[in-house]
Amino acid sequence: MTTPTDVKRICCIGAGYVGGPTMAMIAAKCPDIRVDVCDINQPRIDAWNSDELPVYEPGLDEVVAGARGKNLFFTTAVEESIAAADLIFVSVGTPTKSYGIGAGRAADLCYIESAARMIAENANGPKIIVEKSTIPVRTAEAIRTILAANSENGQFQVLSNPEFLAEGTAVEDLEAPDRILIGGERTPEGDAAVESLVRVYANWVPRERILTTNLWSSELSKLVANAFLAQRISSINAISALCEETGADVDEVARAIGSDSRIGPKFLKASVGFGGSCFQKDILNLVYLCDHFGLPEVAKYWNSVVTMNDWQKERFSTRIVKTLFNTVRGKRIGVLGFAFKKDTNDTRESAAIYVCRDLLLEGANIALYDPKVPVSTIRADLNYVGISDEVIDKQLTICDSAVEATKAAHGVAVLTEWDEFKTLDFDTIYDNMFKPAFVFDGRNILPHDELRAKGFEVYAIGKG
Ligand SMILES: NC(=O)C1=CN([C@@H]2O[C@H](COP(=O)(O)OP(=O)(O)OC[C@H]3O[C@@H](n4cnc5c(N)ncnc54)[C@H](O)[C@@H]3O)[C@@H](O)[C@H]2O)C=CC1
Ligand SMILES: O=C(O)[C@H]1O[C@H](OP(=O)(O)OP(=O)(O)OC[C@H]2O[C@@H](n3ccc(=O)[nH]c3=O)[C@H](O)[C@@H]2O)[C@H](O)[C@@H](O)[C@@H]1O
Repeated sequence: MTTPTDVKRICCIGAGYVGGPTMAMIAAKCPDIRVDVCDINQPRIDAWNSDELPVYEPGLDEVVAGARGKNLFFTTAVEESIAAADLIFVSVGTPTKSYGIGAGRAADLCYIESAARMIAENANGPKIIVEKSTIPVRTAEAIRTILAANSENGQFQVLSNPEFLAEGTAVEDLEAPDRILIGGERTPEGDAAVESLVRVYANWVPRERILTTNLWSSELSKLVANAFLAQRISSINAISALCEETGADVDEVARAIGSDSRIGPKFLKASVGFGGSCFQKDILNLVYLCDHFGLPEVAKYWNSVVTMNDWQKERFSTRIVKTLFNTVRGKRIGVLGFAFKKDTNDTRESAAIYVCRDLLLEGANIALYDPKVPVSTIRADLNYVGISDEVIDKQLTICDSAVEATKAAHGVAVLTEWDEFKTLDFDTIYDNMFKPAFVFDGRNILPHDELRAKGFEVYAIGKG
């Protein structure tokens, strides 16, 4: 192995949900390393430099406040930061491609490519480039080719270091990760680069939790981890439909099977469907790769996880319409929650978007409350799934509280598991609703027996 570099300066390209929190944690744990987090989006950088961070995560304000201005800097000066850094994280978005070859399945690598070109143009010495974004297996090869073709004497090592944090628990996950995964080229130079990055994490993560692999295993493991997690949710959601037909209770089934240590209790919570920016995108990417490598059976197998999720979302909106006597036209539905899970302001691929779309198309009037999601995001998300401004203006009301959203409603639907929904004033809600007062709990968080005793008609996922 050649000598590992002692990393002194880090640059991160992309100050999003991953780049911001991840770099803030590195800066907090490594006071001797200067970390520049860069983005081309000026308002986003301004927000990172303000008291109103662009990402809502419990505990993040404190981590940022502790390091910002000392060894943590948010900036749009990408070029200068690249030039000054020993190690560069690439943490830009890799959304599903919406055009051309692979549309709707393949990952769009245009931001990765532009980041690689920026690095090639501005690097003035040896650099370690770290893929933090989730990318298709063998992307490091493309990055290496772009770097080699666009720099004079660049000595680059490309590493894969996927991120496993979940939104809502990002700070906890970064503070005590189950593992850190680092893939590198199996050469003396590659090993030295891997060791340099291992030493950064070893400032707070026990060495036995830092796994090193070859590049391709690391790249692929990220897609596979998300596919396995999402598969568990689709599996329990599939069973939730069977529970509803048979009188079994999906939470009891989940507890019973999850007690088997070979299965384990996590990620078995039946829901209205998984959301978030990554599960669907990463599975579709995996499916595309399998097809590309001539494995249609494998592609079909993983695609069914997404198909089941789409069905679960659709099943929930259909249930609301059917229960409300086959029509919701002109009826007010109180929707509680729009984020894809609690403790985040992120709505990407949230099940709520699709349920609200279906209900609006059925003519319902939606009264919506979410504690963290801004009105502009809700409108943009609905526009994106084909709901016009005219329909939104006419049929959607954004409310300041859950109780307000349920006033004069024919039905109430819980779409995000925010803690505050568990302890609402259900007596007032009942009094204010049309009767029968229907509740559709898409997260199984409400006290169903108590609600039934008050007179509500309760539908819950996977409860017969
Ligand atoms: N959101 C999450 O919880 C997780 C996301 N990931 C992966 O991490 C990657 C990033 O995801 P997010 O942070 O959620 O995306 P994001 O969309 O929040 O942030 C990406 C940022 O990159 C910036 N950017 C794009 N091109 C740039 C360039 N050339 N120079 C400077 N900045 C540039 C964008 O302006 C944007 O602010 C994706 O590949 C995602 O799959 C992985 C684990 C968790
Ligand atoms: O690559 C990513 O982006 C990340 O994707 C997920 O994290 P995230 O999407 O932030 O949140 P999760 O807690 O995984 O929840 C995803 C969705 O599944 C739903 N879910 C989760 C668990 C469960 O048992 N049931 C269920 O319906 C959640 O409500 C949410 O809509 C993974 O958990 C992270 O490890 C990964 O880094």
